[in-house]
Amino acid sequence: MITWILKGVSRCTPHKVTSRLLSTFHQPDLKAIAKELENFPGGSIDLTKDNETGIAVMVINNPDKRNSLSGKMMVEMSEKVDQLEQWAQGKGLILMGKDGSFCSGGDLAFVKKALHYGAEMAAFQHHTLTRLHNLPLISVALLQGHTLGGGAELSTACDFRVMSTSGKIGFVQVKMGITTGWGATTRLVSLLGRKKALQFLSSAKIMSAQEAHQEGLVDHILQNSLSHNEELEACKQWLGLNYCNYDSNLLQAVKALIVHCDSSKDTSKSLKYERDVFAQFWGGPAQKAALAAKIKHN
Ligand SMILES: CC[C@H](C(=O)O)C(=O)SCCNC(=O)CCNC(=O)[C@H](O)C(C)(C)COP(=O)(O)OP(=O)(O)OC[C@H]1O[C@@H](n2cnc3c(N)ncnc32)[C@H](O)[C@@H]1OP(=O)(O)O
Repeated sequence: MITWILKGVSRCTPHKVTSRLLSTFHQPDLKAIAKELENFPGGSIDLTKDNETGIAVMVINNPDKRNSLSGKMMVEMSEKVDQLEQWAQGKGLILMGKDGSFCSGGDLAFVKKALHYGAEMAAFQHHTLTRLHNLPLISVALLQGHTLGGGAELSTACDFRVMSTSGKIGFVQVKMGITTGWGATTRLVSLLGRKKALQFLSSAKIMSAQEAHQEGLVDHILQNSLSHNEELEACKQWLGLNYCNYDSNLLQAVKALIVHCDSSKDTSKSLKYERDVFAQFWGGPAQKAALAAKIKHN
């Protein structure tokens, strides 16, 4: 399938690809994009912060649609990241989905109505997820149930991934006729290297928790037969014990260390290129055919 994508690109003359690529290199007007995205309703992003433990929980809340992201939810996620950037007592963040599923990517009802809006949506998501990734706290994605497409991309914006034994994760974008739109190619190469990134992205393989852990994508598998809430508590314990177990008077020093670890690698150029490649495929014939096929990534 990845060959198809490459052929698709090579079919356009270099000039056409370059000029179209450059056309989306402009600085996006994020406020205007947010206004447009808010026209696509559904679901919510809910944030609770515990000043005692310094651990916040951000919930992707659209369970009837396997926590897929609507335009409105993309804006709410950005607003919650704003709040976390200002949270002085923050030590850690758990990103999870409602009712035992993480996230099944973009809300397909939104996707079908936003085929003209790929470059702008990608620019908005890159901005949010880069800020989430660079928060001065340790973030963990709690992967329960399905983590697919954009959902898998969200998980790579966190420092670590903790998965329930029955969870499944897959970067299924190429099966949908597109490349990654929320920055995962850049982050996977940085996280696991080019070979693993290419393997996950070109195969669109749906990995079990064991496989994802073996590949180094998942950092910890929760014990079996826990309820959804018990898995959240176990994840809080894992995060607290391993990364938030220090006195608050050390908080500023730890935050400075985290920020330095994040800034040591400038990924802005790669993200710009990723956004513009994505814009070449978004709304194209392959994506339209995949959407019409109503593919289930079980
Ligand atoms: C830039 C990111 C990129 C993009 O936005 O294009 C992507 O994220 S590409 C990937 C897009 N996501 C998908 O293609 C997922 C499609 N859904 C599935 O594969 C399955 O629903 C699955 C595996 C997530 C869950 O399967 P299961 O059998 O457990 O449940 P159902 O299929 O019955 O789903 C329950 C209910 O949820 C609706 N649903 C699931 N995923 C989405 C979604 N992404 N957008 C909108 N709605 C979704 C599904 O339609 C069912 O609703 P119902 O009203 O009962 O039909």
